[in-house]
Amino acid sequence: MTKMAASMVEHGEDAFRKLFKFYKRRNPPPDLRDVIDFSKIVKHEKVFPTELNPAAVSDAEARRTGLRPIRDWTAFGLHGYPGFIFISNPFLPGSQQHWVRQCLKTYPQKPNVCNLDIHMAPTETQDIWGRSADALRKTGSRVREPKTLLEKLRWVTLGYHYNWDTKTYSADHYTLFPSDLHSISLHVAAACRFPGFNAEAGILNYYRSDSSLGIHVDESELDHTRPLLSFSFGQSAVFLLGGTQREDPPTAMYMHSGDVMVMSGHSRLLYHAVPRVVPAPKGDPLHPSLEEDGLGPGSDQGLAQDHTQGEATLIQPVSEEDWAVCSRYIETSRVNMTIRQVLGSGQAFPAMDMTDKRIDVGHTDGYHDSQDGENVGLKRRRRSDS
Ligand SMILES: O=C(O)CCC(=O)C(=O)O
Ligand SMILES: [Fe+2]
Repeated sequence: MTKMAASMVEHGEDAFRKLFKFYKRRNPPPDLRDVIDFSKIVKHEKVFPTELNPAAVSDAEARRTGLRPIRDWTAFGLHGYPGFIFISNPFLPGSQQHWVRQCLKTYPQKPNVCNLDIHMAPTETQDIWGRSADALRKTGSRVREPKTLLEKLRWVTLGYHYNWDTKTYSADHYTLFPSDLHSISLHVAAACRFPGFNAEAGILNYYRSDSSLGIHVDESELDHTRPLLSFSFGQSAVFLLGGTQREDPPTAMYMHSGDVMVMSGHSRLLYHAVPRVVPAPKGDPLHPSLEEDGLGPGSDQGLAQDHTQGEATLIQPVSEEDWAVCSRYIETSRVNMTIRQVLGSGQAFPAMDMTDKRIDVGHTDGYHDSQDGENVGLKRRRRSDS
Protein backbone atom coordinates (compact mmCIF):
# COMPACT_ATOMS: atom_id res chain seq x y z
CA MET A 1 0.00 0.00 0.00
CA THR A 2 1.31 3.47 -0.78
CA LYS A 3 2.11 5.78 2.12
CA MET A 4 -0.68 8.10 1.15
CA ALA A 5 -3.40 5.46 1.17
CA ALA A 6 -2.06 3.90 4.38
CA SER A 7 -2.20 7.19 6.22
CA MET A 8 -5.79 7.71 5.10
CA VAL A 9 -7.10 4.39 6.35
CA GLU A 10 -5.47 4.41 9.77
CA HIS A 11 -8.15 6.64 11.20
CA GLY A 12 -11.41 4.90 11.95
CA GLU A 13 -13.69 7.87 11.57
CA ASP A 14 -15.57 7.36 8.32
CA ALA A 15 -12.60 5.91 6.54
CA PHE A 16 -14.83 5.20 3.56
CA ARG A 17 -15.66 8.84 3.03
CA LYS A 18 -12.02 9.82 3.19
CA LEU A 19 -10.99 7.32 0.54
CA PHE A 20 -14.01 8.21 -1.59
CA LYS A 21 -12.90 11.83 -1.59
CA PHE A 22 -9.32 10.80 -2.24
CA TYR A 23 -10.22 8.82 -5.36
CA LYS A 24 -12.74 11.36 -6.58
CA ARG A 25 -10.34 14.28 -6.41
CA ARG A 26 -9.61 16.10 -9.67
CA ASN A 27 -6.72 18.30 -8.73
CA PRO A 28 -4.21 16.91 -8.25
CA PRO A 29 -5.43 13.54 -9.54
CA PRO A 30 -5.08 10.67 -7.07
CA ASP A 31 -2.34 8.09 -6.99
CA LEU A 32 -4.03 4.96 -8.38
CA ARG A 33 -1.22 2.53 -7.54
CA ASP A 34 -3.19 0.91 -4.72
CA VAL A 35 -6.17 0.13 -6.93
CA ILE A 36 -6.30 -3.62 -7.50
CA ASP A 37 -6.28 -4.50 -11.19
CA PHE A 38 -7.62 -8.04 -11.56
CA SER A 39 -6.69 -8.07 -15.24
CA LYS A 40 -3.02 -7.77 -14.31
CA ILE A 41 -2.86 -9.86 -11.15
CA VAL A 42 0.25 -11.92 -10.73
CA LYS A 43 0.28 -12.05 -6.98
CA HIS A 44 -1.50 -9.79 -4.51
CA GLU A 45 -1.76 -10.18 -0.74
CA LYS A 46 -5.53 -9.65 -0.72
CA VAL A 47 -6.45 -11.60 -3.85
CA PHE A 48 -6.92 -15.33 -4.32
CA PRO A 49 -8.27 -17.37 -7.23
CA THR A 50 -11.79 -18.70 -6.78
CA GLU A 51 -13.26 -21.94 -8.08
CA LEU A 52 -16.53 -21.62 -9.91
CA ASN A 53 -18.84 -24.46 -10.83
CA PRO A 54 -17.90 -25.31 -14.42
CA ALA A 55 -20.74 -27.81 -14.73
CA ALA A 56 -23.45 -25.33 -13.76
CA VAL A 57 -24.06 -24.17 -17.32
CA SER A 58 -23.39 -26.01 -20.56
CA ASP A 59 -20.99 -24.43 -23.02
CA ALA A 60 -23.85 -24.00 -25.50
CA GLU A 61 -26.06 -22.28 -22.93
CA ALA A 62 -23.22 -19.98 -21.89
CA ARG A 63 -22.56 -19.11 -25.54
CA ARG A 64 -26.22 -18.27 -26.13
CA THR A 65 -25.78 -15.32 -23.79
CA GLY A 66 -22.35 -14.38 -25.09
CA LEU A 67 -20.33 -16.04 -22.31
CA ARG A 68 -17.26 -18.23 -22.66
CA PRO A 69 -17.38 -21.75 -21.17
CA ILE A 70 -17.27 -21.39 -17.40
CA ARG A 71 -14.09 -23.44 -17.13
CA ASP A 72 -12.32 -20.68 -19.06
CA TRP A 73 -13.39 -17.88 -16.72
CA THR A 74 -10.90 -16.27 -14.36
CA ALA A 75 -12.47 -15.54 -10.99
CA PHE A 76 -11.05 -14.07 -7.81
CA GLY A 77 -11.98 -13.63 -4.19
CA LEU A 78 -10.72 -11.01 -1.77
CA HIS A 79 -9.46 -11.86 1.70
CA GLY A 80 -11.76 -10.26 4.25
CA TYR A 81 -14.74 -10.21 1.87
CA PRO A 82 -16.34 -13.65 1.92
CA GLY A 83 -18.96 -14.03 -0.81
CA PHE A 84 -17.38 -11.42 -3.06
CA ILE A 85 -16.46 -12.79 -6.49
CA PHE A 86 -14.75 -10.86 -9.25
CA ILE A 87 -14.94 -12.40 -12.72
CA SER A 88 -12.51 -10.92 -15.22
CA ASN A 89 -14.37 -10.40 -18.48
CA PRO A 90 -16.10 -13.75 -19.10
CA PHE A 91 -17.53 -12.57 -22.43
CA LEU A 92 -16.89 -14.14 -25.81
CA PRO A 93 -15.13 -11.89 -28.28
CA GLY A 94 -17.72 -9.70 -29.95
CA SER A 95 -20.53 -10.26 -27.48
CA GLN A 96 -20.07 -7.27 -25.18
CA GLN A 97 -21.27 -5.18 -28.10
CA HIS A 98 -24.71 -6.77 -27.83
CA TRP A 99 -25.00 -5.77 -24.17
CA VAL A 100 -23.77 -2.25 -24.82
CA ARG A 101 -26.37 -1.84 -27.57
CA GLN A 102 -29.08 -3.22 -25.25
CA CYS A 103 -28.11 -0.69 -22.57
CA LEU A 104 -28.11 2.24 -24.97
CA LYS A 105 -30.81 1.40 -27.51
CA THR A 106 -33.17 -1.22 -26.10
CA TYR A 107 -33.42 -1.07 -22.32
CA PRO A 108 -34.07 2.68 -22.11
CA GLN A 109 -37.26 2.15 -24.14
CA LYS A 110 -40.70 2.21 -22.58
CA PRO A 111 -42.13 0.65 -20.49
CA ASN A 112 -38.81 0.79 -18.65
CA VAL A 113 -38.28 3.83 -16.46
CA CYS A 114 -35.43 6.34 -16.60
CA ASN A 115 -34.32 9.59 -14.99
CA LEU A 116 -35.48 11.62 -18.00
CA ASP A 117 -39.11 10.61 -17.37
CA ILE A 118 -39.24 12.80 -14.30
CA HIS A 119 -38.98 16.14 -16.03
CA MET A 120 -39.98 15.31 -19.58
CA ALA A 121 -43.25 14.45 -21.30
CA PRO A 122 -43.70 10.76 -22.19
CA THR A 123 -43.62 11.62 -25.90
CA GLU A 124 -40.17 13.15 -25.48
CA THR A 125 -38.61 10.13 -23.76
CA GLN A 126 -40.24 7.64 -26.10
CA ASP A 127 -37.27 7.30 -28.42
CA ILE A 128 -34.07 8.32 -26.64
CA TRP A 129 -31.88 6.44 -29.09
CA GLY A 130 -33.63 7.78 -32.19
CA ARG A 131 -33.38 11.35 -30.91
CA SER A 132 -29.68 11.03 -30.11
CA ALA A 133 -28.18 8.73 -32.73
CA ASP A 134 -27.58 11.19 -35.56
CA ALA A 135 -25.88 13.78 -33.39
CA LEU A 136 -23.71 11.14 -31.72
CA ARG A 137 -22.72 9.57 -35.00
CA LYS A 138 -21.37 12.86 -36.34
CA THR A 139 -17.64 13.03 -36.21
CA GLY A 140 -15.66 15.96 -34.98
CA SER A 141 -15.90 17.90 -31.76
CA ARG A 142 -19.42 18.28 -30.45
CA VAL A 143 -18.28 19.86 -27.25
CA ARG A 144 -20.35 22.99 -27.54
CA GLU A 145 -23.48 21.42 -28.93
CA PRO A 146 -26.44 20.71 -26.64
CA LYS A 147 -26.27 17.31 -25.02
CA THR A 148 -28.26 14.51 -26.59
CA LEU A 149 -30.83 12.62 -24.49
CA LEU A 150 -28.51 9.66 -24.41
CA GLU A 151 -25.84 11.85 -22.87
CA LYS A 152 -28.37 13.02 -20.25
CA LEU A 153 -29.40 9.49 -19.38
CA ARG A 154 -28.31 8.62 -15.83
CA TRP A 155 -30.30 5.56 -14.86
CA VAL A 156 -32.82 3.07 -16.18
CA THR A 157 -34.78 0.63 -14.04
CA LEU A 158 -36.05 -2.76 -15.20
CA GLY A 159 -38.50 -5.30 -13.79
CA TYR A 160 -39.59 -4.18 -10.34
CA HIS A 161 -38.80 -0.50 -10.72
CA TYR A 162 -36.81 0.85 -7.83
CA ASN A 163 -38.54 3.75 -6.13
CA TRP A 164 -35.81 6.22 -5.20
CA ASP A 165 -38.05 8.04 -2.73
CA THR A 166 -39.36 5.18 -0.65
CA LYS A 167 -36.32 3.01 -1.37
CA THR A 168 -38.60 0.09 -2.07
CA TYR A 169 -39.80 -2.13 -4.87
CA SER A 170 -43.48 -2.91 -5.16
CA ALA A 171 -45.74 -5.40 -6.87
CA ASP A 172 -47.66 -2.66 -8.64
CA HIS A 173 -44.70 -1.14 -10.43
CA TYR A 174 -43.40 -4.00 -12.48
CA THR A 175 -42.77 -4.46 -16.18
CA LEU A 176 -41.47 -7.53 -17.95
CA PHE A 177 -37.79 -8.17 -17.23
CA PRO A 178 -35.68 -8.52 -20.43
CA SER A 179 -35.27 -12.22 -21.22
CA ASP A 180 -31.65 -12.00 -22.45
CA LEU A 181 -30.60 -10.28 -19.25
CA HIS A 182 -32.57 -12.79 -17.21
CA SER A 183 -30.70 -15.65 -18.90
CA ILE A 184 -27.20 -14.26 -18.52
CA SER A 185 -27.90 -13.46 -14.85
CA LEU A 186 -29.12 -17.01 -14.28
CA HIS A 187 -25.90 -18.35 -15.79
CA VAL A 188 -23.50 -16.08 -13.92
CA ALA A 189 -25.22 -16.77 -10.61
CA ALA A 190 -25.24 -20.53 -11.29
CA ALA A 191 -21.52 -20.48 -12.09
CA CYS A 192 -21.04 -18.87 -8.67
CA ARG A 193 -23.08 -21.67 -7.06
CA PHE A 194 -26.36 -19.81 -6.80
CA PRO A 195 -28.63 -21.90 -9.03
CA GLY A 196 -32.11 -20.72 -9.89
CA PHE A 197 -31.36 -17.00 -9.66
CA ASN A 198 -34.42 -15.06 -10.71
CA ALA A 199 -33.51 -11.64 -12.08
CA GLU A 200 -36.42 -9.44 -11.07
CA ALA A 201 -35.00 -5.93 -10.94
CA GLY A 202 -32.22 -4.10 -12.70
CA ILE A 203 -30.67 -0.72 -12.17
CA LEU A 204 -28.57 0.52 -15.04
CA ASN A 205 -26.21 3.38 -14.25
CA TYR A 206 -24.77 5.57 -16.98
CA TYR A 207 -21.55 7.36 -16.12
CA ARG A 208 -19.91 10.19 -18.00
CA SER A 209 -16.21 10.68 -17.45
CA ASP A 210 -16.79 12.96 -14.45
CA SER A 211 -19.60 10.98 -12.80
CA SER A 212 -19.43 9.18 -9.50
CA LEU A 213 -21.78 7.06 -7.44
CA GLY A 214 -22.08 7.73 -3.73
CA ILE A 215 -21.47 5.40 -0.81
CA HIS A 216 -24.39 3.04 -0.28
CA VAL A 217 -25.63 -0.43 0.62
CA ASP A 218 -28.14 -2.25 -1.58
CA GLU A 219 -30.57 -3.53 0.99
CA SER A 220 -34.02 -2.87 -0.50
CA GLU A 221 -34.34 -6.36 -1.93
CA LEU A 222 -36.35 -8.61 0.39
CA ASP A 223 -34.15 -11.70 0.10
CA HIS A 224 -30.53 -10.99 0.92
CA THR A 225 -29.52 -14.63 0.52
CA ARG A 226 -29.62 -14.04 -3.25
CA PRO A 227 -26.54 -12.45 -4.79
CA LEU A 228 -26.28 -9.08 -6.46
CA LEU A 229 -24.71 -9.15 -9.91
CA SER A 230 -22.90 -6.28 -11.57
CA PHE A 231 -21.82 -6.00 -15.21
CA SER A 232 -19.61 -3.17 -16.48
CA PHE A 233 -19.05 -1.90 -20.01
CA GLY A 234 -17.12 0.92 -21.61
CA GLN A 235 -14.69 3.05 -19.66
CA SER A 236 -12.99 1.64 -16.59
CA ALA A 237 -13.85 2.81 -13.09
CA VAL A 238 -12.52 2.64 -9.56
CA PHE A 239 -14.88 0.64 -7.36
CA LEU A 240 -14.64 0.84 -3.57
CA LEU A 241 -15.78 -2.12 -1.49
CA GLY A 242 -16.07 -1.39 2.21
CA GLY A 243 -17.41 -3.15 5.24
CA THR A 244 -20.66 -3.25 7.18
CA GLN A 245 -19.66 0.01 8.92
CA ARG A 246 -18.67 3.32 7.45
CA GLU A 247 -15.57 3.22 9.61
CA ASP A 248 -14.27 0.18 7.73
CA PRO A 249 -11.71 1.30 5.16
CA PRO A 250 -12.68 0.12 1.67
CA THR A 251 -10.60 -1.79 -0.86
CA ALA A 252 -10.20 -0.10 -4.24
CA MET A 253 -10.33 -2.08 -7.47
CA TYR A 254 -10.70 -1.39 -11.17
CA MET A 255 -13.74 -2.52 -13.11
CA HIS A 256 -12.93 -2.76 -16.79
CA SER A 257 -15.24 -3.38 -19.71
CA GLY A 258 -16.74 -6.87 -19.51
CA ASP A 259 -15.91 -7.42 -15.84
CA VAL A 260 -18.58 -9.00 -13.67
CA MET A 261 -18.88 -8.76 -9.91
CA VAL A 262 -20.97 -10.88 -7.60
CA MET A 263 -21.79 -9.72 -4.10
CA SER A 264 -23.16 -12.56 -2.02
CA GLY A 265 -23.19 -13.92 1.52
CA HIS A 266 -21.35 -11.60 3.90
CA SER A 267 -20.48 -9.27 1.02
CA ARG A 268 -24.08 -8.84 -0.11
CA LEU A 269 -24.70 -5.93 2.26
CA LEU A 270 -21.37 -4.13 2.28
CA TYR A 271 -20.92 -0.43 1.65
CA HIS A 272 -19.66 0.36 -1.81
CA ALA A 273 -19.26 3.27 -4.21
CA VAL A 274 -17.79 4.37 -7.53
CA PRO A 275 -15.72 7.51 -6.91
CA ARG A 276 -14.15 7.75 -10.35
CA VAL A 277 -14.33 6.80 -13.98
CA VAL A 278 -10.83 6.32 -15.35
CA PRO A 279 -10.90 7.23 -19.03
CA ALA A 280 -8.69 5.32 -21.42
CA PRO A 281 -5.90 7.16 -23.20
CA LYS A 282 -7.20 9.55 -25.85
CA GLY A 283 -5.72 7.73 -28.82
CA ASP A 284 -7.09 4.40 -27.67
CA PRO A 285 -10.47 5.10 -26.12
CA LEU A 286 -12.05 1.64 -26.35
CA HIS A 287 -11.02 -1.23 -24.11
CA PRO A 288 -9.31 -3.90 -26.29
CA SER A 289 -12.11 -6.39 -25.52
CA LEU A 290 -14.53 -4.06 -27.26
CA GLU A 291 -12.46 -3.97 -30.42
CA GLU A 292 -12.83 -7.71 -31.04
CA ASP A 293 -15.64 -8.59 -33.40
CA GLY A 294 -15.88 -12.32 -32.72
CA LEU A 295 -17.05 -12.98 -36.23
CA GLY A 296 -13.78 -12.89 -38.10
CA PRO A 297 -11.97 -15.89 -39.53
CA GLY A 298 -10.28 -18.02 -36.90
CA SER A 299 -12.55 -16.87 -34.10
CA ASP A 300 -13.55 -20.41 -33.27
CA GLN A 301 -14.41 -19.37 -29.73
CA GLY A 302 -16.40 -16.42 -30.83
CA LEU A 303 -19.93 -15.85 -31.91
CA ALA A 304 -19.36 -17.19 -35.40
CA GLN A 305 -20.24 -20.64 -34.11
CA ASP A 306 -23.76 -19.62 -33.23
CA HIS A 307 -24.45 -18.60 -36.75
CA THR A 308 -22.89 -21.65 -38.32
CA GLN A 309 -24.47 -24.09 -35.91
CA GLY A 310 -27.84 -22.38 -36.03
CA GLU A 311 -28.21 -22.11 -32.28
CA ALA A 312 -30.89 -19.78 -31.06
CA THR A 313 -28.50 -17.26 -29.61
CA LEU A 314 -29.80 -14.36 -27.60
CA ILE A 315 -26.88 -12.26 -28.80
CA GLN A 316 -27.90 -10.23 -31.80
CA PRO A 317 -25.16 -8.88 -34.06
CA VAL A 318 -24.85 -5.13 -33.76
CA SER A 319 -25.07 -3.32 -37.09
CA GLU A 320 -22.23 -1.03 -38.09
CA GLU A 321 -24.64 1.86 -37.97
CA ASP A 322 -25.63 1.11 -34.37
CA TRP A 323 -22.07 0.39 -33.31
CA ALA A 324 -20.95 3.77 -34.63
CA VAL A 325 -23.26 5.36 -32.06
CA CYS A 326 -22.50 2.93 -29.23
CA SER A 327 -18.76 3.17 -29.64
CA ARG A 328 -18.87 6.96 -29.82
CA TYR A 329 -20.85 6.99 -26.57
CA ILE A 330 -18.70 4.54 -24.61
CA GLU A 331 -15.47 6.17 -25.75
CA THR A 332 -16.17 8.57 -22.93
CA SER A 333 -18.73 6.75 -20.79
CA ARG A 334 -19.29 3.73 -18.64
CA VAL A 335 -22.46 1.68 -18.27
CA ASN A 336 -23.09 -0.63 -15.35
CA MET A 337 -26.00 -3.01 -14.84
CA THR A 338 -26.77 -4.32 -11.37
CA ILE A 339 -29.18 -7.21 -11.36
CA ARG A 340 -31.19 -8.19 -8.33
CA GLN A 341 -33.56 -10.89 -7.21
CA VAL A 342 -36.01 -9.01 -5.05
CA LEU A 343 -38.15 -11.80 -3.58
CA GLY A 344 -37.17 -15.20 -2.29
CA SER A 345 -38.90 -18.16 -3.87
CA GLY A 346 -42.50 -18.20 -2.66
CA GLN A 347 -42.06 -14.80 -1.04
CA ALA A 348 -44.47 -11.94 -1.70
CA PHE A 349 -44.34 -8.23 -1.02
CA PRO A 350 -45.75 -7.38 2.38
CA ALA A 351 -49.32 -6.09 2.26
CA MET A 352 -49.23 -2.38 1.59
CA ASP A 353 -50.44 -0.12 4.37
CA MET A 354 -52.39 2.45 2.36
CA THR A 355 -51.96 5.15 4.98
CA ASP A 356 -48.26 4.90 4.45
CA LYS A 357 -48.28 4.74 0.68
CA ARG A 358 -46.23 7.62 -0.66
CA ILE A 359 -47.13 8.57 -4.14
CA ASP A 360 -44.37 11.04 -4.74
CA VAL A 361 -42.56 11.07 -7.98
CA GLY A 362 -41.21 14.54 -7.42
CA HIS A 363 -37.79 13.43 -6.30
CA THR A 364 -37.21 10.31 -8.30
CA ASP A 365 -34.54 12.10 -10.25
CA GLY A 366 -32.31 10.23 -7.87
CA TYR A 367 -30.16 11.12 -4.96
CA HIS A 368 -27.06 12.98 -5.85
CA ASP A 369 -24.31 12.42 -3.44
CA SER A 370 -22.69 15.58 -2.21
CA GLN A 371 -19.09 16.15 -3.14
CA ASP A 372 -17.81 13.73 -0.53
CA GLY A 373 -19.97 10.76 -1.36
CA GLU A 374 -22.62 11.39 1.27
CA ASN A 375 -26.12 10.29 0.61
CA VAL A 376 -28.13 12.98 2.25
CA GLY A 377 -29.23 10.81 5.10
CA LEU A 378 -30.00 7.81 2.98
CA LYS A 379 -28.38 4.48 2.69
CA ARG A 380 -29.22 4.27 -0.95
CA ARG A 381 -27.95 7.08 -2.95
CA ARG A 382 -27.72 8.50 -6.30
CA ARG A 383 -24.87 9.62 -8.29
CA SER A 384 -23.25 12.92 -8.74
CA ASP A 385 -21.87 14.42 -11.87
CA SER A 386 -19.33 16.95 -10.84
O1 LIG B 1 -21.57 1.16 -11.20
C1 LIG B 1 -21.21 0.31 -10.37
O2 LIG B 1 -20.20 -0.38 -10.52
C2 LIG B 1 -21.99 0.12 -9.10
C3 LIG B 1 -23.45 0.33 -9.24
C4 LIG B 1 -24.16 0.09 -7.95
O3 LIG B 1 -23.57 -0.05 -6.91
C5 LIG B 1 -25.63 0.00 -7.91
O4 LIG B 1 -26.29 0.22 -8.93
O5 LIG B 1 -26.15 -0.31 -6.84
FE1 LIG C 1 -24.85 -0.74 -5.34
